[in-house]
Amino acid sequence: MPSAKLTEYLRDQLADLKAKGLYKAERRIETPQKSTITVNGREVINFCANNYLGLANHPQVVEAAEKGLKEWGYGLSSVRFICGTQSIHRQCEQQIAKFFGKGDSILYISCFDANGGLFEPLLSDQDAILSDELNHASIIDGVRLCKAQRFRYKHSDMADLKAKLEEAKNCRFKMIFTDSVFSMDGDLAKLPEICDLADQYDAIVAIDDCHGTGHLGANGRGGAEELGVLDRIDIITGTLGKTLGGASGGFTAASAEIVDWLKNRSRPYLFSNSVPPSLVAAGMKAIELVETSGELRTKSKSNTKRMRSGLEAAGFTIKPGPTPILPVMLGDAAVASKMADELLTRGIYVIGFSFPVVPHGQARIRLQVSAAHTEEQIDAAIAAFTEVGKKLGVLK
Ligand SMILES: CC(C)(COP(=O)(O)OP(=O)(O)OC[C@H]1O[C@@H](n2cnc3c(N)ncnc32)[C@H](O)[C@@H]1OP(=O)(O)O)[C@@H](O)C(=O)NCCC(=O)NCCS
Ligand SMILES: Cc1ncc(COP(=O)(O)O)c(C=O)c1O
Ligand SMILES: CC(=O)[C@H](N)C(=O)O
Repeated sequence: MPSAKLTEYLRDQLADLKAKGLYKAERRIETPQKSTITVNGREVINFCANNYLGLANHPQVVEAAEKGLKEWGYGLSSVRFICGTQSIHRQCEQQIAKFFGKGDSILYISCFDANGGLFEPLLSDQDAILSDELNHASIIDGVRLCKAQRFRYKHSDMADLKAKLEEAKNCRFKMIFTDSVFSMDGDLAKLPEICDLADQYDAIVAIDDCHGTGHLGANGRGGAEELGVLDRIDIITGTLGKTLGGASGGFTAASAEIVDWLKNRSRPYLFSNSVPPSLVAAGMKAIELVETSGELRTKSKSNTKRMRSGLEAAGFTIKPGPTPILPVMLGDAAVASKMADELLTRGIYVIGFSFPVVPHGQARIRLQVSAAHTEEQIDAAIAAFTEVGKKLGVLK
């Protein structure tokens, strides 16, 4: 069989991943997603979902999905431009546009697709993309599909961005693209400084707000609102798969002309099925909920503060940042994975992250604090981390 050689090769590669502690084994959850879940028949506290406000499986979101399913059906069997656009798709796009104060928005099956389909339609080899080195994989892949000149600037290093803008100054269009919240580090992009540089060099500013939308900003409008620059951002990509209900669906919000062009040229939109109406209906309800979720945002902040100060007092190194993403730095992939396993036996569900999700040698456990966690659950996590940290020699 011709495939035998490939199978043999992959067997070796997989064994190598396992030997290096880089193999990603999937645990199975036996309940719906929430702050406590059942794994291996045991209830554990969940600290690794992007469920920042606890809206995944919120009764009103589930009800909206059921209603959407009944009213609009299960699926369209079509891409949007053939016969896959229902009124509900346009209503949702207009709601997202209004939420961010942009001209229009376009829905995708995922934000991975929104990012994958953003660059190539808008930019050509006469243009430049300036991309933070720690941008998400979907941004990197989108950039790789585009013929524009690439300038990768050092993470949040404004002097380097300025130098790269100087190099790119003769390009027709220059687009600075950054995660608003860096998902593995929990820090915010320096958006006010980025916008100032963009003004100076006549560049477009585009952000991926997947880890900001819903829980950051006074009204949940994300990382840009948190930093007071929402009106200075030209393009926002985001997801319905994290704070906004937790299922799936992605979007790009921008001027009406950019959105119209993407609807005509963005390949993951043109050549992929429309988002199922139940997800659209649930996403719309989730946006409605976040607009009035000030208390949940306050709870998210106080829970995050409690977790960070407890772990730091115990001696853990946590990357600085104001978001509910707390990266507990461990360095070695095998230690991160062993620590996550030990924590699971103590009722704390977390995952060790290693390459290629984070750079080599920077393995970590990323804790994601939710407004749905209780103070007792946070204290239980701090106690378990301290016990396991001592056992594994991470803490003295
Ligand atoms: C960057 C990554 C692909 C590593 O690959 P690598 O082979 O070590 O890196 P390279 O420097 O060779 O870059 C690979 C390609 O990605 C491009 N690239 C890498 N980083 C980039 C960035 N920040 N922005 C734009 N393009 C980037 C390079 O230009 C190169 O493109 P090419 O194949 O067309 O030449 C990998 O680390 C990755 O996927 N990182 C993102 C992980 C992530 O998203 N983590 C968060 C998950 S929540
Ligand atoms: C920063 C960032 N961008 C994009 C994505 C992809 O979003 P989606 O799950 O909607 O494809 C993710 C993770 O899911 C992410 O963390
Ligand atoms: C691994 C991912 O890309 C994911 N979006 C996450 O941040 O959880």
